[in-house]
Amino acid sequence: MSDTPINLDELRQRIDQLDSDILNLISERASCAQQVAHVKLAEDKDAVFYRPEREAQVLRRIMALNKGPLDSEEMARLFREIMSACLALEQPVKVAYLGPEGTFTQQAALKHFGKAP
Ligand SMILES: C=C(O[C@@H]1C=C(C(=O)O)C=C[C@H]1O)C(=O)O
Repeated sequence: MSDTPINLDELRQRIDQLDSDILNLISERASCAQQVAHVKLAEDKDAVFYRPEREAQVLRRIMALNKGPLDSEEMARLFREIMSACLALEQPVKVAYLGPEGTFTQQAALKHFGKAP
């Protein structure tokens, strides 16, 4: 145990401040992704927005940078959702899967592409 007394209110204030920072940073990242979409369209009117090799690179980097306490798989899962939401801003994504809802193929698709609409 640490010698410093833990003050619940102070910790929650710190969490609120961090949440505000995370919110602003995710919004800034999303704006960047929108700009990426404009650049892609300016370069090619049939631009491909979904770039799996780039997403894999982003996730590998995040996992390498991660120092915990969340493990790298968990951190990658969070970033996959952020990228999924950013990609959805560039262009709505349609993902097909086999079978009714709840199948392993649907779970695999959600794990790979994230849950953004
Ligand atoms: C932002 C881009 O577009 C998409 C979104 C990505 C992201 O949010 O990091 C990465 C690759 C693309 O699927 C990009 O190509 O860099």
